[in-house]
This record gives sequence, structure tokens and C-alpha cells, in this order.
Amino acid sequence: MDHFANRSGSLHAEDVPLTAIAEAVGTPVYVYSVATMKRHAEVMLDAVAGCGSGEPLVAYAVKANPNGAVLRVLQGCGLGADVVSIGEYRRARAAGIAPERIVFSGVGKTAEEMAEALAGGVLQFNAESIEEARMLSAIADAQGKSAPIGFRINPDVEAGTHAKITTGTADNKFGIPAAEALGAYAEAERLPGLKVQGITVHIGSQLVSIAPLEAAFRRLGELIGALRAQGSDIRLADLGGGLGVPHGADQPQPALPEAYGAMVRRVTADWNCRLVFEPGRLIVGNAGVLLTRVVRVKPGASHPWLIVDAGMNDLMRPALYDAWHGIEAVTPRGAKATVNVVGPVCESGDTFAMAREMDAVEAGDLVLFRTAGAYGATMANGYNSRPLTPEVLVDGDRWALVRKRIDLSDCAEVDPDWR
Ligand SMILES: Cc1ncc(COP(=O)(O)O)c(C=O)c1O
Ligand SMILES: N[C@@H](CCCC[NH3+])C(=O)O
Repeated sequence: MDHFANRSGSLHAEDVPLTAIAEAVGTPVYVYSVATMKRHAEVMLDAVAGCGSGEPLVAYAVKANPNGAVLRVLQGCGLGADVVSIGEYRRARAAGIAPERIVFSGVGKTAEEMAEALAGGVLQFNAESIEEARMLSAIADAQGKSAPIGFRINPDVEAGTHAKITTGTADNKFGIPAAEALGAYAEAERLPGLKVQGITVHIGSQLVSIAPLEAAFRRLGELIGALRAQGSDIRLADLGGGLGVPHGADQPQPALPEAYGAMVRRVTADWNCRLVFEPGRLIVGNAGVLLTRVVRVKPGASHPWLIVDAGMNDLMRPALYDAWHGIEAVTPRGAKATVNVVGPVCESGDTFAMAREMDAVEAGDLVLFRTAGAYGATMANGYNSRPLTPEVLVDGDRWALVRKRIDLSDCAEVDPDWR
């Protein structure tokens, strides 16, 4: 069963007034479905229900899509937040997510970020080094507080995803090696201002198989036993995110959340820990599309160039990771064509697809990129002085602009006019 194929919730031209949105807001524009997000949140909550001791926390990885309206919808679904910067922390709080439902991850938290999050409250700081734990200890001690902390373990497991979104091998900057964990926890126990309570792991994103996750979780399980024997009261295990989403019928089909939940239940049965999950892409990836208009079709040596008004600055994933996104006409004309789909940016990397067979389209037609709800708008930038892409939320038959197009052509920089 494909949880992402429910036509009533998915963003399909027949269900969503994409043409009206494009006319009112202009293109390119990100469009997100509230119904799909809610359904994905429910699928994840159901998949992990009853896992671990106490109520599991699904802490949505804000980095996937930090739009405030999206966060408010997910808060309403009962999700917490996994944040990696004070900006994400503030957004989560502004959306009404309670401090005790927020975990603070990230390899480079600054003293200022830790101080503000500690003052505001978090469920746990996921520390990625003993150096970070020492800094947190000093900050907490100065505030007269006890900072809840867990270490992120780097289990040295190959996630089987793209190298640039693999995070759990020895060559990656993330976490502390499993072999150094006992020493790190022992030191943290001696530091003032820390409440050593947890452990966490996250090995990468868009994972198709759950076997690497299982291997990583088993390593965590071994460590929990060893840490308890050493005197650390580990009560919270944060299993990270990373579950992949389907991108198309002929693309690799990731394991379903139910299979993931069953594996977690099996592996963690005797951990006696509360569990936290940090899904990002799973919740919002297939809840969004990037809507763009064909600027022109130009002849090419192998295939015609389909030049759209979205560029690599609007959706970076194909340029960064050679990521595959479904591309469709909003109003198909019936015929098919094989084309190279590119944007207007002055880089050859500004390519969304080469030799793609898709709906035949003409200049002025609307085209959508699928699976753009995660790591789309949030990674957009203003390269080539292009505006930051606006975002629209659709709920049933109503829709609203939830981020305006941000114009970067007005020379907002401070300019001393030196010549
Ligand atoms: C620590 C951490 N948690 C959660 C996530 C969310 O990952 P995903 O969107 O693949 O579920 C990420 C991103 O890979 C991450 O770095
Ligand atoms: N930005 C990546 C995912 C990285 C997740 C963050 N650790 C993507 O678009 O696939």
C-alpha cells in the first residue's frame, strides 16, 4: 500500500486549483497540502504507537520545511520538533510547540544558541561531542540550571543513500564514535549543570532500506546496557529520522512506516526507554509540489530544452544530489515528449532532468515538480538575484499564501559606494 498515493489528499491538478494559484501568486511557487501532511503525521504516529516506554514523541525535523503555517498544522497533529538552530527553535516555539517536545540537534550549536534554548526549555540537547557538552555544562552552571543531554552516536553504518546525505559513517562529522561513548558519558556525568539522560542516532536521509537503521539501533541498544552498567540513567532514546519517501512508480520504493515501526518495536523491546523520532521528509516531502511555468522550448542536440521559470536556486535537490523528481504538466495536452528540463540560472547544473519522457508542453504551460514539500523552499536561495520562492498552503477548497515572494533585486546590502 502506498500511503502517498491518496488522490484526495495529494496535490494533483484535479484536486487543487493550481492554475488559479499560479495566476494569483505567480510562478514559481511552492504549494503544500494540509490534508496530505496530516495524513503523513497520522501514519507516522500510528506506526510508532506503543513503541518504547511512555508516550513516544514524534519530533518533526523542522529543517525539512520550517514554514510557520506548516509548523502550526503539524503542532496541531501532536508533533513536537527537532531543531538544529536557534532560528528553528524560535519558529517551533512560535508555532506553539511546547519546550518539552523539542529536541535540539546539530553539530555546531553556538554558546548563544545553547543559552537561549536552555533558558526557553528543551526536552534534550543532542550533543555531538564532549567539547559541546563541556560548553553546555558551563552555560547551564552559569544559569543555575540542569541541561538535559544525550550524546549522538556515530555508529559507522552505511545508510545506502546519497553520500551527501549520509551522516552515520566514520568519515562524517556527526556524533561521537561508539568506541568513545563510555568515556564521553563518564566525563559528562562529572560535569556540573548536566542531566545525562539520553542517547541518539541519525544515519542519513531518504533511506530506502530499514536494515541500516536496524544495525544502528542495535549498536545503540548495546551502548544503553553498557552505559547503565557504568552508572548513567539512560531514559530517552532518540532514533532520528531518515525514512525515505516514494518519488515515482519506477523509482526505488522505500520501506513503509509500518515496517519501520515493527522493526523498532522488536529492536527496542527491552530498552526501557522513552523513544523519540525525528521524521522530516516523510511528513512533508510528498505533501508539496513546486509549480512552475514553461518559459520556452528550445531545440537541443539530443532533446529539446524545456526551460522553466524555476531554477536550481528554487529547488536545489537535483543539482546537489542528482535527485529525481516527478515532472508533470498541470493540464496535459495528451501527447508525450522526451526533453531536458532546465531552469534559467547561468549554470549547467541548473538541470532538473535529462532525457525525461513527460507530458508534451508548450511555452506558457504550467508544470509541477513532485515531492518538493521537503528540502525545497527551505533550501532556496537568491542566486542570480532571483526572488525567494513564495509558498501556498491548500486545505480542501481554500488556499492561502503563507510566504510572500521575497524580492532580492532591491540592493538591500549596506553599500559604502567605494569606487
Ligand atoms: C539529526 C537529524 N534528524 C532528523 C533529520 C530528518 O531527516 P529526514 O528528513 O530524512 O527524516 C535529519 C536530516 O537528515 C537530521 O540531520
Ligand atoms: N537536504 C537533503 C536532506 C538532508 C537532511 C538533513 N540532514 C535533501 O534534500 O535530501
